[in-house]
Formats: sequence, C-alpha cells, structure tokens
Amino acid sequence: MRIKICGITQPDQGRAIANLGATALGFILVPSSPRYVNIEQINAITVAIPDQIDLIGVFADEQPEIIQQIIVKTPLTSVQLHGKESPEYCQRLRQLLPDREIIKALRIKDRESWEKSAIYFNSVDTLLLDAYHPQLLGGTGHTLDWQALASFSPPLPWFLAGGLNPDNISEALTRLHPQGIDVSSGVERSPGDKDLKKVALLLERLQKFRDQ
Ligand SMILES: O=C(O)c1ccccc1N[C@@H]1O[C@H](COP(=O)(O)O)[C@@H](O)[C@H]1O
Repeated sequence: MRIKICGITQPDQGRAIANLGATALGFILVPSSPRYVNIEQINAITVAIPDQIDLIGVFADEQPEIIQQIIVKTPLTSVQLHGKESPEYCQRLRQLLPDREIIKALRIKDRESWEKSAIYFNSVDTLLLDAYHPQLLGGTGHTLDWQALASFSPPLPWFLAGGLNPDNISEALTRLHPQGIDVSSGVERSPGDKDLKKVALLLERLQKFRDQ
C-alpha cells in the first residue's frame, strides 16, 4: 500500500517521515494554502530523501506549462491535480510530462461525484478521493462517507484521502481497499507542522494493511 503524508514544509520532518516508512511525501504548490512551499523549499526538503520515495506536487487549476516549468526544476515524481481540471487538461499535461505520474483528485460531495470519476479513467494514472468542502480545496480534515464508497472500484489505482488520522485509519481500511492513503491535517500540530508521534502511530496502525 502507498502511504502519502502530504503538506510537508520542513526538511527535518520530511526526512523523519520517510524514515518512519511513508512511501510518498506531498508538497502543496497551491499559493492560497497555509502549507504552500515554493521550488527552493521543495529542493531543500527533498535533497536528503531516499530515491524510492515518491515526491508528489499538489496543484489546483494551474496552467499546464507552469506545472511543467516547476517539475523540471524539482525532483517531483508525480503531479496531483486538486482543482477542477478536465480530462482534456489532464491529457495535455500528460503530453507535457510523459514520464510523471498524473493523479487526479476528486472532491466528493455525493454519489454522483464519484460516479463521474469514470471520465478520467483514460486521462490519468491514479485517482484520489478527498472530501468536499465549500471553502477549502484540501487539507480540510473532513472524512468521506466510507459506507457509500464501498462499491467504488475503478480500473486504475486510487488513494483514499480526507480526514484520515491514527484513530480512524483502521476503520477506513477495513471498509475500503484503496491502493494508497493520503494524510495531512490528521498528523499535524498546526497546518504544515507535522506531529511525528502521530505519524509514527499512523504507520504502526497501518502495519497490518501494508501488503494490500
Ligand atoms: O493541504 C492543503 O492545504 C491543500 C491545499 C490545496 C489542495 C489540496 C490540499 N491538500 C490535500 O488535502 C488532502 C487531505 O487532507 P486532510 O488529510 O483531510 O487534511 C490531501 O489529498 C492533500 O493533498
């Protein structure tokens, strides 16, 4: 199972989280986020991260050419699209970045919104389901309706996100079987400041699900 800890802002925390066993670190490139990091910060954080860790840049409704310019200046391996990007937009980005993983995040309001995920099946490598919030794009701490999602089984890998934390991760993964999980505010002291004790507890509780 892929384990992504998102909203990394500090080099020592990035290193510690990779050493604790996360398989991916996420970097928020959405300027309005309190977890925003720029290219220089991403390079300073990632310089000491082992090669096998996925480095995922999170964008929202950014121009594809700007994403491409950022990607060539950083070691980011994947692009997570967290806005209202269309399948056509995703295809355009795929042409610009053929060797990077493209992850489309869908902010799920109701059953209809996850049924619409089918329009992305041919345009991206991976899906990510996050909770809908009327004001915030992400990092909301809100959970999805896991029961309603029980029959979600897309033909491509997907991450479960939205309000996951050490206390609810076991229940989430007993109900759902995503290929990855994505956690941000559930392992923080404040936005962008990760609580390493909570990260360690999360990883300990994930141990029994890791081979899924
Ligand atoms: O974290 C943010 O500030 C953020 C801003 C803009 C787009 C996405 C953002 N984060 C994403 O939110 C989810 C999980 O959040 P949480 O665990 O509920 O706090 C995750 O996919 C992040 O990449």
